[in-house]
Amino acid sequence: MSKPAIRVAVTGAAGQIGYALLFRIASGEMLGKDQPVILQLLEIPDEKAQNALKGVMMELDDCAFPLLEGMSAHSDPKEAFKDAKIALLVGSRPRGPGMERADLLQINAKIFIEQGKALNEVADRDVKVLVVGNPANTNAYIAMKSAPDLPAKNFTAMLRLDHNRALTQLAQKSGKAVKDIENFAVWGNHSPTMYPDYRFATVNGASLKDTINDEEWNKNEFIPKVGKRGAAIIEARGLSSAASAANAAIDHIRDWVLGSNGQWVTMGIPSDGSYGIPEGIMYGVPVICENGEYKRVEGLEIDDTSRQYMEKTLNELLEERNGVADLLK
Ligand SMILES: NC(=O)C1=CN([C@@H]2O[C@H](COP(=O)(O)OP(=O)(O)OC[C@H]3O[C@@H](n4cnc5c(N)ncnc54)[C@H](O)[C@@H]3O)[C@@H](O)[C@H]2O)C=CC1
Ligand SMILES: O=C([O-])CC(=O)C(=O)O
Repeated sequence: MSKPAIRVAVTGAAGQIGYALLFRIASGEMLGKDQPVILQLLEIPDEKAQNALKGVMMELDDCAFPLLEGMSAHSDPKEAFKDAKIALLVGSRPRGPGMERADLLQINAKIFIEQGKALNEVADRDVKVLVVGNPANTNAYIAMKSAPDLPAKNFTAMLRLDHNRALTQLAQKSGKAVKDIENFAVWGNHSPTMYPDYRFATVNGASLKDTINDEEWNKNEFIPKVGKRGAAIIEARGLSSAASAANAAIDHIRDWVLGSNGQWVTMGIPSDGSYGIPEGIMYGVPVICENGEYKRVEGLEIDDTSRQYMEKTLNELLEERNGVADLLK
């Protein structure tokens, strides 16, 4: 007998990440090849966006995905999020010319307050929420704060793209395979201040740090390169990362739902106060996923240099939180 379908809500569904994401969800790459899905797609109430969304849905129809049991288009988050068990919040306002980060925060805060409230009202009580739209950590924090009846742990921000970007850099530098690298994570904000940390990583059981043995490279090449990778893609492509972002979203939810097989992965999750990160701040940390839950990797030693990196990215998150505090009162 086939499993009951899971309702998956996706916002910004007609955007470029949406276009790289929906087909993979419908083909079973996110929730499993035996798991039927119903897609509930949200776009802004604008004729062009709604028409584009219709076109994407026509293409989804044309794939005849056996696992796609239904789909619907919406402009009201309360309809799109109804009974959703998974919510991928991708849609947000990108930064325009001359726009300051603070302006972007304010505009997106309004979107994520409304969407948090809608999730609070109509989503499944166990909904797993992943915020992709930037600034992802603070948007996730805002949505979480706007949904007081849902468990805070259900809200997460995407740092998996940073994690995956870093893994490839590490594999290339060490001459090893991506699949053999374990116990790596990225700390903090999805922004250039993030701290990719391979002090604990192993490759085929040996220390990756010892294998690479190049602290100058770590400090002057690796950390800045991972932090600025999004900008480098924009520079090269003229558009921001879409396929790799969609891939990271699939990885994030798949591991959360189906487990990470004992492996560390990075998720932005509300802090419980460990590692000196104030409670509630949405901060990238290493987690292991099992039985549909993520568990923070505890007890890692933080040396002075790492502490400095972790404080820097934390301070940025605190500033972002302060920038939207008035709107959350
Ligand atoms: N966390 C991460 O690692 C990454 C995050 N991003 C972010 O993801 C977001 C989406 O990127 P793209 O798909 O490339 O952008 P896009 O501009 O191609 O698509 C965004 C879509 O969201 C829609 N949208 C805007 N406000 C909405 C709302 N309130 N409700 C529903 N839909 C809404 C727009 O109409 C548009 O179709 C951006 O904020 C981008 O910065 C991108 C790459 C990586
Ligand atoms: O940098 C951007 O605007 C898009 C993004 O978040 C990334 O590629 O990491």
